[in-house]
Amino acid sequence: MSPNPAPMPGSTPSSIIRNFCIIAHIDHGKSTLADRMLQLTGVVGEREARAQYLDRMDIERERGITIKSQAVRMPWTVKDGNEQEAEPGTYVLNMIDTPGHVDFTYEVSRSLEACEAAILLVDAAQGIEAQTLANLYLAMNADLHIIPVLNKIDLPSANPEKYAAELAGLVGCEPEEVLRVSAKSGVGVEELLNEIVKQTPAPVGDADASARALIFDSVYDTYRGVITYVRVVDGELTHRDRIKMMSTGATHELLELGVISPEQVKANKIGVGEVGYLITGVKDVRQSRVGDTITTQHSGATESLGGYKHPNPMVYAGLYPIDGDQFGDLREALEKLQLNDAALTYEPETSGALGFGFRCGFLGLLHMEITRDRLEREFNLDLISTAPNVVYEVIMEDGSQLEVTNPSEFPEGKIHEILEPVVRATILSPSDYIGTIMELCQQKRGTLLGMDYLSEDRVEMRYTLPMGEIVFDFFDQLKSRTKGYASLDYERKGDQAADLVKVDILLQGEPVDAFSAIVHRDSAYSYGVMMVAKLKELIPRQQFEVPIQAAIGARVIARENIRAIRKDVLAKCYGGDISRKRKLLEKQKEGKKRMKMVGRVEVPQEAFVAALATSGGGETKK
Ligand SMILES: Nc1nc2c(ncn2[C@@H]2O[C@H](COP(=O)(O)OP(=O)(O)OP(=O)(O)O)[C@@H](O)[C@H]2O)c(=O)[nH]1
Repeated sequence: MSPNPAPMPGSTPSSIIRNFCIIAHIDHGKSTLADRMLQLTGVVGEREARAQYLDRMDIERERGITIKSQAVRMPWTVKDGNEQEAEPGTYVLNMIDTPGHVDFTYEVSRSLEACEAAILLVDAAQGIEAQTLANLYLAMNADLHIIPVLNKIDLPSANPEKYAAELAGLVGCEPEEVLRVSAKSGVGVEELLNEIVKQTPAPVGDADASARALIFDSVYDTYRGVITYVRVVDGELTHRDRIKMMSTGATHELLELGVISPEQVKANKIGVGEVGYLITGVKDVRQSRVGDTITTQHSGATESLGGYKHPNPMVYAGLYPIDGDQFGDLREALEKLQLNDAALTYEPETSGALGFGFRCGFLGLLHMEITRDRLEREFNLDLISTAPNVVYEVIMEDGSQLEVTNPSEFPEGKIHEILEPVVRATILSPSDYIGTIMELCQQKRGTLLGMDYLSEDRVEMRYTLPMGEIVFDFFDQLKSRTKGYASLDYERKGDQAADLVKVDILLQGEPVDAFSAIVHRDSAYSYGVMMVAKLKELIPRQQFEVPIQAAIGARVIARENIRAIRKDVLAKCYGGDISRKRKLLEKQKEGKKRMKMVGRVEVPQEAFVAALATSGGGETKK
């Protein structure tokens, strides 16, 4: 515990405030380090230190990933040391936790804006990974001071000498300046806290100017409504102020404000450089958007802090309840999730094969998976999702333009050009796998932009790739080709024209909408052949022959036949006893309920589920 009283929110001079974040590749130990700091600063006692304090949602804890950022205020007293260290005294450290995954890049960039320094944390047994670089570039763009740190030095497999050199080369310092810690055992963490005080610039802002605060996170709480996390840049925010959201002009009363340490601590005001939370009673995070600037309604600022971006979904998929009766529940669940997720969009759609469901928009595949997981887990729903697709811009010959988020909207008429979204991908891998990675990227229509050796045996490869190819099974393939060693990061980089077609799958001449896909003309044939073969396996024989076809418009590109049978379930128990016969008939009736009719063809629901489960939409976990 610190010997000096901690400075009060609202009256903390900005000269003793240090705002920092920790950036790292997934699993390099960011949450563990954050927990250790909470403990060492006395914010969380030994006993209540439950693992990963900052990852609040259960699902985050289970998956071990950080989705929502949080900020914690920690007092830290620098004791009398030698002159190498910071000035003795008590400081206020605000640690802002950032989400680590590519889907949440925008949230990361907003959290970074709220800081003056970033701890670049690297696993001493693994070295720099793709997200280390991606986050470092974001931090450098935000003009943050970088503090390079190696973690997990307690591991027998740690190689701090090698990776300190790598890290020093990357950030431009001497290898000796790279701090070494074990977040797990706590070794080196006190020194790190002192270094944070010493190296992080104090926030600069105009205390007398109109208030301006940056929203870097907002979360929905069932009891209290939306809790908005802000960093005050100029002026101050006071309890009962009327505040204004600068992007929309909406005004709200400040019902409560304060700081987090580690739970909410109410305050009367928060001032320049401080980080805290606000409650206005709004019920939907979309009214308090990350990246927006807050000012006061009266004599408020006229210029916002800039950088506000509306979150646009990049990946779409249909979500359908397996049991049609759950449609209403699914709608309710989506409504609830949206309260806490400004980036999630949905609208109802119907599919001949899957019934009633919703077309949902996500920031990326991980965002999609997490949403689906939460729907199933927190709301007890059983869902099928269609293969994810990206957003295409279609320009018709008559000059009209249309945005396609669903294969079923793909136009029939004369198309002049189709634009597909492109990403700039960074892949880091041991150099042994260069060949196989290049082959994969080529298959996925990638263009190599450049390649650099980070050390003797590790390379960084930069590609542009169509985003539509990445949302299929790119990540899975990359992992399996490199035995899990490669890491990937990507960011949206404009659009390009592409020769894309819609492939329909037909059962007895009837298109099955859930299986239509927009693919590159070169992969249309293989997609068609794969789906047709798969459905042949999955759909039981009927009393008539069923052709399964894949077609581009009217042109059939693949075909299989399911041969006819006369299905007589009683044939097997000829002469058998009547109760057994009845049981079989009952079972058949039960089965029928789960059948969907496509034209005259009965398709068991399971066949759709199985076909969709493997027709793309690769896993995005680590
Ligand atoms: N041996 C050792 N293990 C560590 C250390 N720090 C973290 N770990 C372990 O590394 C794993 C990942 O740590 P986390 O703190 O969850 O990693 P993270 O970077 O927060 O991961 P995300 O939240 O997914 O970005 C956990 O199993 C930790 O116990 C350390 O200093 N030494």
